[in-house]
Amino acid sequence: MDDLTLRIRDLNLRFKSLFSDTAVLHGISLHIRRGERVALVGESGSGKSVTARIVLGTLQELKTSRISGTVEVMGRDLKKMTEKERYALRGRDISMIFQDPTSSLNPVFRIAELFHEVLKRRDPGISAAAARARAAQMLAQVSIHEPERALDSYAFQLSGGMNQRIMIAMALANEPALLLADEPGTALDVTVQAQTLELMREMVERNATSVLFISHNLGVVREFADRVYVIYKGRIVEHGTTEALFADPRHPYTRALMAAVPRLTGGGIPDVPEVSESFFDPMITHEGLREPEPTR
Ligand SMILES: Nc1ncnc2c1ncn2[C@@H]1O[C@H](COP(=O)(O)OP(=O)(O)OP(=O)(O)O)[C@@H](O)[C@H]1O
Repeated sequence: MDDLTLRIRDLNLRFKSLFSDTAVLHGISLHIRRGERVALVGESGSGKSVTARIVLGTLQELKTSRISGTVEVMGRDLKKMTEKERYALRGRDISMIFQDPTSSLNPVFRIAELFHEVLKRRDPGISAAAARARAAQMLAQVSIHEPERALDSYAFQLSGGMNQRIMIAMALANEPALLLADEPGTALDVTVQAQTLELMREMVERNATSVLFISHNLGVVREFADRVYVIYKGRIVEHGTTEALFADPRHPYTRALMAAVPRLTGGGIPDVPEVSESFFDPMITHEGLREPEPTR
């Protein structure tokens, strides 16, 4: 099972404060092999982003979070790592792309300086000049034709589409094993979003990067992912290859989600109807796709 980039087993999450105790994830299990693009799809509030934040190792630092279960990144159990070790993993072996590129890029620094900080995560001694050269090379790969001009700019001086390309280039600059992509481009118009996804696909294929792709939009997922996990109220309700899932969606929630695929002409995301709690068990797994057994 060495080719597993990510394995999550029986992940549970609660947020507990003096006044409330809310269960958010209920026994999530999923895996991603090297070079696989795997989607976690579900509506707003289903628990996609918190799952990504646990993999990124940031939710562990929150005082109100209670996490149980196992998350292994390239065979390393996050729970057994120190906060410092998890920090080191982030930006070097795992990176993340967010929905809104412009607000995610720090406005106080020029793009070249942001790249320098990112590249230091893998090579702490890298000079500004070497970082700039690597950044220019990455920007050329995402089809930015005047990389030098972009490097001297601040994010707010550039378009949303341009910033999205920069964010992809930055997220992949250290050749991470795992990329977490949280609805990349949803803040942009649909044409730019489609270009962004195509670009991201080319980039991850080049280095056999594993991707956890988070989305509420099954239409986008169909274009991008090899496999899909459908999440509903913190539970995985169906799992299959993209092909199998689209050919034969079995869970009522998956069907409802398919019926609600946003139209390309805009008009927002239609509501997904509630499905009965009795549909939760058992999870539907399409043939031959059991979660891998623990090796130890
Ligand atoms: N820090 C927090 N404290 C308390 N509850 C939280 C916290 N962060 C998230 N939640 C709750 O956890 C649930 C899952 O949230 P999450 O952001 O993962 O949903 P999501 O599926 O990613 O939705 P979206 O598509 O809107 O981002 C929500 O009910 C949310 O309110």
